[in-house]
Amino acid sequence: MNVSENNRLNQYRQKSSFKVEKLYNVLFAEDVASFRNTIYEEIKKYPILYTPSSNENLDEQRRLSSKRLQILSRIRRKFNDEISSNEEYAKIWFTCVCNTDISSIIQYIISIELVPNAIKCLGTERHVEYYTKIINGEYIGMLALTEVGHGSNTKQIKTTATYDKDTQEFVLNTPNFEAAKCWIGNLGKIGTHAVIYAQLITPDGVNNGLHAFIAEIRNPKTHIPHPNVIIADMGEKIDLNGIDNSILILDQYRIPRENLLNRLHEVTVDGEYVKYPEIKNPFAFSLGVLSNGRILICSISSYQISRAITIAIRYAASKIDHENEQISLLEEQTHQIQLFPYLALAYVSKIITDRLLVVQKRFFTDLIINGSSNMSEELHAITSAAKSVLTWSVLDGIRESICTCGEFSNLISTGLTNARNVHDTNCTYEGENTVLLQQTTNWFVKLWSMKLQGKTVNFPLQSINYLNDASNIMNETFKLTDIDEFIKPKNILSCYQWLVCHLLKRCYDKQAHISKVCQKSDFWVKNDSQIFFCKNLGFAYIQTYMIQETALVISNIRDVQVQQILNKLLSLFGVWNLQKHIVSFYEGGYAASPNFAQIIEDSVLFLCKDIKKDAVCLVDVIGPSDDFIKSTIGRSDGQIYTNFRSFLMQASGTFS
Ligand SMILES: Cc1cc2nc3c(=O)[nH]c(=O)nc-3n(C[C@H](O)[C@H](O)[C@H](O)COP(=O)(O)OP(=O)(O)OC[C@H]3O[C@@H](n4cnc5c(N)ncnc54)[C@H](O)[C@@H]3O)c2cc1C
Repeated sequence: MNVSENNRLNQYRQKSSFKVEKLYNVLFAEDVASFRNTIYEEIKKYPILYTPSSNENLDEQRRLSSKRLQILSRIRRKFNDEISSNEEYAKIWFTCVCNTDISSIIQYIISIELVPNAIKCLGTERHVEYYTKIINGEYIGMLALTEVGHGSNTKQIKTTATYDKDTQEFVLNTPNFEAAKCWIGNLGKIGTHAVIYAQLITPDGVNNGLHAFIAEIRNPKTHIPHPNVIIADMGEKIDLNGIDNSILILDQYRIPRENLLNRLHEVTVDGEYVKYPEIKNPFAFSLGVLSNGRILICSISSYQISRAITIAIRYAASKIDHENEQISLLEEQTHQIQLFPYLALAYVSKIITDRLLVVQKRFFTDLIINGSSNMSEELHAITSAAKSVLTWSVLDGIRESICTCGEFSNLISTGLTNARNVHDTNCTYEGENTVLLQQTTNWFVKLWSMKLQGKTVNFPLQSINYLNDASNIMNETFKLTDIDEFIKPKNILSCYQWLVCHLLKRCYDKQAHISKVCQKSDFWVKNDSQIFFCKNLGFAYIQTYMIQETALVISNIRDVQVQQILNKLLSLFGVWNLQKHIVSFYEGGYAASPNFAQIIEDSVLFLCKDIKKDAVCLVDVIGPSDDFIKSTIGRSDGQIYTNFRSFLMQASGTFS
């Protein structure tokens, strides 16, 4: 049977307004292009890293995932000097890793990024051996914070670490099932060393609060759990089954005193608890552990939306409209509105997460070398909001991509439905989204109070410094009538800055009202001002930051065509999200006539239509290459039916 298809993707490619290689080099670190290519070639040597699993049982999925983790560790080790010494190399390394199997990426992040990071941030020279052996892949790391009954509410954690001065050991104990460590990645089958968070109790009976310890829970040679350590596998999940998430029960399990990660405090041999006064901001060190994970989740999410949107746009461009054989589904306005705002999200999120990866590395270096960093508060606000808003938006984008692919999206081989399943948990781990967003908005409300006292708001990453000009910003009203003018990023940014100032004042006033007039406690003040107030503010703040930072990156690009297309995507990202805040603009008096709503709608439609001719080339740049796309309908040749047919022909069981 001969199935021949027109290559509609090439027809679109010929109309593109920019050169694919130029945009690719802007986005994927031209400066380190040879390193990028080396890593890609290295990954390609191991098809097991990126070949999708099919129908394996749970045990086999776990085995494959741990094998992939070993290979990733080996490659990481091979390029350790470059990755450790240079932010750009580190960034491009992680970009390449994102193309491999998602379970092993998460296992990699836990063992080789988060755990060594926690040891470096919270530990001292006495923990260097653990750090080195985990980075080298000799030990496999785990992070054990969550308990069965205590997830976001970490203050309630009940695992105890009681110091026994007779033996100079900490006795780790799980007092009841609610206190069992839970969801711990790498624990079920492979993990050897866990950073365990527990309440530290000194011999005087005082509970000194939550502290981190490094504990060997399995023999690294035999992989048999040590006595008094009970591990219970949590079983099959909706996806990510390569990760062996498990429960950990510690039954009076003893570890040496030296295993307390003691950068910020110490327990002496005699059992005295000592805080180090020279550490001015211990919070910054805890943040150092958390922010890295959040940014890596943003980075994975950015990759997930790039992949989903690539599949959906190639499918839409390749498939003919049912009413007119001459045109593709991509010509449909409904398709454009479902897909192009998420294409814009893919680009903006790539630019912003790459930037945050670099900022995070600088923050970390500041912290380790200088013992403090002036970025900590602001970076916490940015990463908490970015992780929440980005992962939620990506979830929406994957869902829209699924919808536009019709019946095909039901098949695992198209790689979309499973993209949604694997992405779902990004909204939960490394900080549950709702709770994280609250942390950002709590900080803001304090800033407004600073402003009212006439203090200057001055933060190094400049994410909110425009608050100093809030009085003028809030007096602005909408006056533009011309779309070309309106969609310029600087004008969109003005709308957002007005929005943040307005929502912040509104939140502050609302909370003051609940507190003073309704006489409610702090809990209810916070609780009763979330919906329509704090939550909207969190979204507006991070969207503003994303636009501001992306505009800055674009302004430094020399190629005019690349600059133009990126500006269009940024404008679409901006106006599309503005639409969701429209009520606030009228409610706050920024807009008075229907013109504002109208110009937003017109701009969205105008930009979608304009971006259409470039959409295929845009996904050629941002999407994974054919080696890594893992989709029968998402390949760059646009031969959706031919590829589907050959998949069927090769799949085991097709004709059984
Ligand atoms: C696949 C997977 C892997 C994981 N890996 C690890 C790991 O390796 N190590 C580890 O320690 N943990 C891990 N976790 C646990 C993860 O970090 C927690 O699930 C997360 O912190 C949320 O905790 P929870 O599930 O108890 O939910 P909860 O915190 O109980 O939240 C449940 C719901 O209540 C809401 N809620 C809670 N508190 C508030 C509040 N104050 N205000 C408003 N709403 C609130 C939340 O928004 C959410 O909707 C993993 C989880 C998953 C799913």
